[in-house]
Amino acid sequence: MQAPIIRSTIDTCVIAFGLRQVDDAGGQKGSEPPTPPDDNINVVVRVRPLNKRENSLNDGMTLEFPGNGQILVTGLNDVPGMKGTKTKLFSYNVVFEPGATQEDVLQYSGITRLINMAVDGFSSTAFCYGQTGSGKTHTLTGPPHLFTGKKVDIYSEDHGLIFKSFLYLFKVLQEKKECHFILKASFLEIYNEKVIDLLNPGTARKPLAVRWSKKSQRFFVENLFLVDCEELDDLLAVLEEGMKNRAVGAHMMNEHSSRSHTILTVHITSEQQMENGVFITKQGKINFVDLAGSEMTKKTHSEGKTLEEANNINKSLMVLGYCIASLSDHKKKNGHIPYRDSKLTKLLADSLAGNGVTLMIACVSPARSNVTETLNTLRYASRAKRIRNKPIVVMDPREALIISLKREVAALQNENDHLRTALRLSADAIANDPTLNASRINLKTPPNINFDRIAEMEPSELSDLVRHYAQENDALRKENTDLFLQRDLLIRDQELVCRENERLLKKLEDVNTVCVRSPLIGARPTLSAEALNNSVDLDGSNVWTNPLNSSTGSLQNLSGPTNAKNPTDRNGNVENRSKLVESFQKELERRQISKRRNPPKGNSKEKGTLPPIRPQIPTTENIFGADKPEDQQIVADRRRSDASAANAAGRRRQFVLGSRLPNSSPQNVLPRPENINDLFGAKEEPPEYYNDPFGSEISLRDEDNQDEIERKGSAKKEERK
Ligand SMILES: Nc1ncnc2c1ncn2[C@@H]1O[C@H](COP(=O)(O)OP(=O)(O)OP(=O)(O)O)[C@@H](O)[C@H]1O
Repeated sequence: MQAPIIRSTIDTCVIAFGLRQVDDAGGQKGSEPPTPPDDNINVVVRVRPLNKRENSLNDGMTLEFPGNGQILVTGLNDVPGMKGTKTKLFSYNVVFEPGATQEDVLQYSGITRLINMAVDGFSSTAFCYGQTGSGKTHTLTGPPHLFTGKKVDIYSEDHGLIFKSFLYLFKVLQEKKECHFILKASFLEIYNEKVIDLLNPGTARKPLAVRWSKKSQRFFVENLFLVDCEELDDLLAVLEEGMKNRAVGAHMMNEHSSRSHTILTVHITSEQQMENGVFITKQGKINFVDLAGSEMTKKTHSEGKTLEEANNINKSLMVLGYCIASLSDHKKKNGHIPYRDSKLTKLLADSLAGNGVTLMIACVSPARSNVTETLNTLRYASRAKRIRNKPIVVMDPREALIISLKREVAALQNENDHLRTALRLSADAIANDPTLNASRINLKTPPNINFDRIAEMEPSELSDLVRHYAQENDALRKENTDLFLQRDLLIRDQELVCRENERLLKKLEDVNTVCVRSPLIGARPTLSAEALNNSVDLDGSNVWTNPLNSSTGSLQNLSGPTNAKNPTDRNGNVENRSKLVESFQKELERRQISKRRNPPKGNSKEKGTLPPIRPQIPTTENIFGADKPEDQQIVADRRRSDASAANAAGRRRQFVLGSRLPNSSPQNVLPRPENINDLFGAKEEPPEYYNDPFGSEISLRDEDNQDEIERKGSAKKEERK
């Protein structure tokens, strides 16, 4: 059942990379295509095949491989704390199944990316983690027999990741012809919490001190041998020498068990000449870490020296576990991480949560008898996957400063040139401009730097150099500010000119309008005049129409055809308005009378309510509210008095309430009643009086109509009687 799933995984690999043929026979080689690089720790899992002992004991497989970087742990019933859980699924970047070769691991684990990054100046780390006998050393360096003989067989397919990475590294270096590389390597082991130099162990295996470097902000091993490696052979010699010197022991689970953690580091210094002649030096490195395996001392039957080793191994791995757990927890990440609790975590601190890129290869046994340890390793790996690093290129701080200053100078120069072009200032103009020259007075080009000499330069010489660049920077910044100021001034001037332009245009328009109106000058339409014409409401659509009477509601209907272009009327409807107001006043008059006759009943609030504008369809008599003879008398009197009042006022005011009431029903067409003056159509002069809603007459202007008032007064008195 399993084989087809695994084969399909291999197919995916082959299609994606086209690197190898499908292995129909074995089938168990599968791996997933590498995921695109990100800042997380890249975690892959390698499952070794069942070994001879496990096969002889008929120890079955506890792992299944559903594909897509997933791994399924079965048979969990025997695991403490997992009762009731049958299976557990984990997913990683890549899962190497038991059939995967050493070459597969090189190709698909992402180690090649780490090497490329190390060449580019990053700090990278690949470490193997897992229980004892799970295949960590095999993955990193290959089977033990490779280094036990007199001569290492360099053509062996079994070589591990370190050997294959060296080959790949030299290939990359050869391709980068524009750079000059210096390689140095160190190899150490941490045995029983002591750091031993595997390239110079000495007969006494004297331990080295681990110290904190303020400069590089990381731990380092004091007096560690750094071997120059000009050739690939030199690197291979380092690996061989270290493998021979490392502490190895035998126990029940592994005949060649590593009793220490080992760290092989290749330091890569690259020098590259840039276009502007500046040399850039980057310092990258790659660490290969082979951790000793965690072991249950009961299972390994450890005692004496092996037991002490096992305890130390387990202790340092436990601290590593704490660090990984804290780093993967977002809440704890910024808190205390116990790096200092073991030599191993001190030296791995930078790889786990620093500025490097890290690859974790979790090695597991597929045997059912190891299910607890396998589960623990997979859990660790899952946690490590959540850790995020911030990779940075390591450079000499002095060079970095000079380079950044140079870059800033170049950027400022560019910006200034651009500004000058934008301002259209010629070189002559700049030379003649005292303000610009003043800002350039301090501009002195710093002397050329010989980067080869930087290491030998005196501190005073270096500080002079930095000062020069800083000065140039300051001067350029000042010039930059001046240019910006000038640009702002020009923009402001331009704005003023624009505004003046607009003002003049408007003036021209006004003149044009006047010209159009003048009878002496032929009419010439202007844009604004057209706009004005368009705004004239010829069809009365701007006039509010009472919807109750919409059939007769247009102003046009009320007043008949009007000449909208009448020069005395801006809106072309004075006549309309006078008629409108007249009808409005008639309506008010009618209500006044009817109200007097039938005063509103009910509470005061009701009294204050205006009667509806739309009247009842009136008869000739009740238009005036005078259907009784006595009322008709009153109306007749009122008519007379109104007429004489209008005459007495000399028709100075057009609208006097009560004059000329029509015999037909009023047109309920009203202008939009925005204010009282608009309502009466006389903005300049208010009407003389109007009837307030409560029936009292209020005089507004009557100094020249005293008689009229008196007459009204007496008429009122009569009315009351
Ligand atoms: N993928 C593999 N293919 C074939 N053999 C393997 C594989 N992985 C491990 N082995 C074999 O299993 C044995 C134990 O492997 P190895 O020594 O690498 O384990 P280890 O995890 O390094 O153990 P320790 O922590 O005790 O050092 C070795 O003989 C090794 O050759």
